[in-house]
Amino acid sequence: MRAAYRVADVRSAEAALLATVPPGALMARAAAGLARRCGQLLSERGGRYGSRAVLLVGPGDNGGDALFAGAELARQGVRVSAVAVVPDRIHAGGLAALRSAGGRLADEALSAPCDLVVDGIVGIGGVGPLLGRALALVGAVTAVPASAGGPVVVAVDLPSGVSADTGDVPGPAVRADVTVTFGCLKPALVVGPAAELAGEVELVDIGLGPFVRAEPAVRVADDGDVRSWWPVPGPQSDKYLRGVVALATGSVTYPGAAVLSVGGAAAGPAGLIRYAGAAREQVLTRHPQVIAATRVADAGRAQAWVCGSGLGSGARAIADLRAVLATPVPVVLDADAIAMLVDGAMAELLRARRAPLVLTPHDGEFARLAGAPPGADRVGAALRLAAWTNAVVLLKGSRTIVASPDGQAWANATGCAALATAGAGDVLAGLLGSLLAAGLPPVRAAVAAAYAHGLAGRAAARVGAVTATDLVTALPTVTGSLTAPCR
Ligand SMILES: NC(=O)C1=CN([C@@H]2O[C@H](COP(=O)(O)OP(=O)(O)OC[C@H]3O[C@@H](n4cnc5c(N)ncnc54)[C@H](O)[C@@H]3O)[C@@H](O)[C@H]2O)[C@@H](O)CC1
Repeated sequence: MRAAYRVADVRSAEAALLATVPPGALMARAAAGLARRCGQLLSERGGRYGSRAVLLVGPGDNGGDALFAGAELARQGVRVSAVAVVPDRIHAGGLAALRSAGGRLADEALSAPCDLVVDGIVGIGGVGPLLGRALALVGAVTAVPASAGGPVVVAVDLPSGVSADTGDVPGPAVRADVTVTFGCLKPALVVGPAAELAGEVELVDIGLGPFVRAEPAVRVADDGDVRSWWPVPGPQSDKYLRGVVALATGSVTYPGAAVLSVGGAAAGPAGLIRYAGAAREQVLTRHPQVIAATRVADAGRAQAWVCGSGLGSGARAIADLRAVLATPVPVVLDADAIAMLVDGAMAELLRARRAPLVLTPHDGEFARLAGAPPGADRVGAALRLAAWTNAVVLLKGSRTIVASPDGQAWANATGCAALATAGAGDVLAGLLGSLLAAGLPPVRAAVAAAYAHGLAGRAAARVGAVTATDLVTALPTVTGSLTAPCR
């Protein structure tokens, strides 16, 4: 598990650490890590000696990091020039170090071709959209991407122009190929549109770890976490002990949603799948192992329910949703089931529920339920909805967020653009239901489902254009690999 911390918590930890080390030691550690990575990138692009680097140097310590790293690169034979965002406010020690190593202060950014741009405009001290010369410099950096022969762009701590705590990008911002961050991750490196601008993130250890006392703002699961959580059948398992998942999904209008959600469930760990709905025939044709009924009341017992994908909102859908909510087992509400919560008619049933509830909205469904779109702070918005509904909220997006009523937030790192395809959410809901039925607690089930679903998207995208059916095809290999013993 990786953890990202809010700026205020990073600052407190840094203050505590600073009291234990000589002045300048932290910046020296940060700059050494930054110079190491920049040097590697230059070596990969043809060598350090004689290559050209431009430092964009803001008025704070972020600029100081860039200058000290630039000094180290200059000592290795790189021709380094620095451009100050505010010429009369530049880190004096950093500038002296750069000059004594042979680097120079320049007036113009990128007046000649260069191999490396180091973005030290702002780091965790950035507030709001970039202003003044900082804004003009960002335009110059983003003109030619590294993939098109432009310089490789390395952001110091964070890409300039992003909101560190929320991952929002309120205006023009640097698009980095690599971000070298110090001490710990910040939310902007793992959530929201900012995470897409960070490129590859390298975390440099500056000794901060033991001084971070706060709870993480956002957690990110890795392969090891998901493997360790994924339910694995034992020698005593039978189909019931492995868990029974039931789905009330699809309709006469949208039978495909039923087929896809059952496909998602079939890739999960549950031992038996029940289906209740109007797409019974279609489900049985594609998934003959399913025990199918037409109504929830006739479906039989389950350890978890999935309700809503393609269900519609007529009288039959309302009755089925009521029946699902009345069960004493964990429930996933997706798509139309979320829409049916909006008018408050289900409020009584929701209040009476004791078993876990997981909501899986996309932004539109979130807006209808919460009264406003998630906005700039997606983690905060998901946490508020989770607290208000007393449900785990899985807010879909390129970095899907899972938020719990007790204030825990996770961001999924495996997502990809290929998942933005019709029916992908139905597959996810089915898989999530299967994990719940197998006994995984709801936060872990939601995090693990998003993780596997993202990997399936990536696997399918390697073959070609991705449909939700391709996700169903790709999932068993992914979930199989997650149940294999760790190497
Ligand atoms: N505090 C520490 O112990 C360490 C800090 N380090 C570095 O220090 C950085 C934080 O330094 P600072 O607190 O000095 O802050 P920054 O250097 O991130 O930025 C602060 C400066 O940027 C300007 N600024 C803020 N928002 C702006 C905007 N929207 N447009 C234009 N200018 C803007 C402000 O006027 C201020 O002078 C970290 O991100 C990291 O790079 C590292 O050296 C490691 C140790």
